[in-house]
Amino acid sequence: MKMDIATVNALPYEDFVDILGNVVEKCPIITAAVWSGRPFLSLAALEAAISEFIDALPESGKEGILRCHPDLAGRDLQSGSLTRESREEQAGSGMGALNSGEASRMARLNQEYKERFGFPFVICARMHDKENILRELSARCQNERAVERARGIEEVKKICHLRLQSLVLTDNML
Ligand SMILES: NC(=O)N[C@H]1NC(=O)NC1=O
Repeated sequence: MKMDIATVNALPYEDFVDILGNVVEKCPIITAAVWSGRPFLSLAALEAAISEFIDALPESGKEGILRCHPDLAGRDLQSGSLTRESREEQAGSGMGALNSGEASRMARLNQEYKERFGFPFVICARMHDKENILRELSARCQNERAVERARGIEEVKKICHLRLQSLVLTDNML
């Protein structure tokens, strides 16, 4: 059941982090930090607080967020150790159903990307299908590091937007 923003605002930090701690993949510290900004007037205000926290990090912190993301169709998917959110997102975009050619292309390009940039390729899987993801991965391997750091963070925010929407009603209050 989705909560309204008043319910979110009333949560003690333990529950706030339990429920919303993975809106940025494996980065509950972000959720825990923005709890201080309650009460949020709307879901959009909560999302903005998360976004501002991320933007205020040094570049190393932004890269750290990217490094907390599992590869698409990578070893965590193979071993069944993805977070629930990531598993659903990857399944929805066909990452669990690649043919052998697509799987080896994905593995090779993910590796190339990581070697070039030192962080993984991140894209909002819910907004793409597998052909699209492979095309983007291949194209983005050609970018500069700073461009990719910023692109990856944009994608983190899109993923966060959709995860928040699945947990919190969008109505305003107060
Ligand atoms: N690497 C990467 O993009 N991972 C992710 N993307 C997404 O939508 N969910 C993820 O876990």
